[in-house]
Amino acid sequence: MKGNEVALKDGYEKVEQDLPAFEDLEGAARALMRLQDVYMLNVKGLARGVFQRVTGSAVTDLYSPRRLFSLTADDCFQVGKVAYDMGDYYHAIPWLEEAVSLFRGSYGEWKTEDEASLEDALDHLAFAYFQAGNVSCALSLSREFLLYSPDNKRMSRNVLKYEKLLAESPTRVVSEAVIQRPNVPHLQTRDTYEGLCQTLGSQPTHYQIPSLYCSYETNSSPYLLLQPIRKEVIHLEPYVVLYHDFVNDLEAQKIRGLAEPWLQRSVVASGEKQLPVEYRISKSAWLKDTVDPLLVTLDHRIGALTGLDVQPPYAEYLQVVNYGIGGHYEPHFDHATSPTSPLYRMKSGNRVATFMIYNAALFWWNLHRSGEGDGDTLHAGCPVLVGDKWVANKWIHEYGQEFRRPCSSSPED
Ligand SMILES: O=C(O)CCC(=O)C(=O)O
Ligand SMILES: [Fe+2]
Repeated sequence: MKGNEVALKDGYEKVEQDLPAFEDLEGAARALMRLQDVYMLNVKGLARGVFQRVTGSAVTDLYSPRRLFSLTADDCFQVGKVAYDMGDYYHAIPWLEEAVSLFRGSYGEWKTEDEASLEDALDHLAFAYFQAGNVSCALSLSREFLLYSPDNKRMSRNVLKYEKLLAESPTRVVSEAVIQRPNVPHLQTRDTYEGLCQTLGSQPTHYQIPSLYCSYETNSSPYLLLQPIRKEVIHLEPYVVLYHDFVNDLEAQKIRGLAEPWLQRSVVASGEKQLPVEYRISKSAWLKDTVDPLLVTLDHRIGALTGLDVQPPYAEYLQVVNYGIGGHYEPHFDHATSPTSPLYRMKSGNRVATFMIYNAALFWWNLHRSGEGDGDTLHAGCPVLVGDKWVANKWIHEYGQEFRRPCSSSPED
């Protein structure tokens, strides 16, 4: 190799691990398809950098960022190809359609960063349509492909095959097979979850229910006497309360700054292991109390408000979580639902309560007083559409709270 090639190779190897790899492209593609599904967005809008909701034939603008970043034909092709390679033609088709349409519009212009071409997009889209049962679309796209590459034998054979199929069964001409979105196990939960994500301010209006009240909470703690926290009871069974302005902007900024250098891909408990999974996409870091006095202050505040023991091992370190665009946490429980869960490694029992900070803080009991998990605590973090999102979790365990939250044998308590 010549000197400059060696230098180029060395330089590349130095930065290689910081460059996006296929996993990152795939993750970005999946994130876009997730936003498309959960918020019912159209691909044309997403490709232009705007969010438009499609309901039936109506298109409504949800949000337009101040600066538009559009995707190129090649970008759309790469997204479509990720779906295509998974056999997911439901998502592959609209993204490849967009790629074809953008490639057609710029035919003849050659961008050095493009990996794919109009022919590649037509080829994949034709096959995706064929797989989805739409032979007439597959045929016309294949014919279009042959205009550009008339010598392609495979495509000529496909055209003959599609023509034959259509001649045998002309009904296929109009057969617009409805392709189902790839199935996920709990469809009922999925529909409820997505419905909630789509509804801004979806909390019920409950000011007429006397048991759901607001107060200045001191919890008889000297710590809170001079500065009570505004508490709002949100729900009774399960018991959920909101503490307004639990942290101020400076504190929130500080927590983010402390966590930032330690952020890693989030994992979930799966059997006895901790694994990264598609249903939880975020980065997180654990912050010990010794990291900064602010963490000690937060523990005092949580302890004073909830009356619970939040010293290790009765509570976990603070988990700071950061979601980027498309990041999410699908419906889940915070408590262990299996006795082999790694959550029990702390030997302090299950996660009895969650204290989740996002400037305000939300508190709820995960377990009934019997120790049984409360199935009504199923909750989620909707995919992030714009900007990024931070939350911090303090999980409080069963042991150590025996006199603070007395147990009961009634399954309802
Ligand atoms: O991000 C959210 O809103 C929810 C986070 C959550 O449920 C969790 O981290 O366990
Ligand atoms: Fe959670």
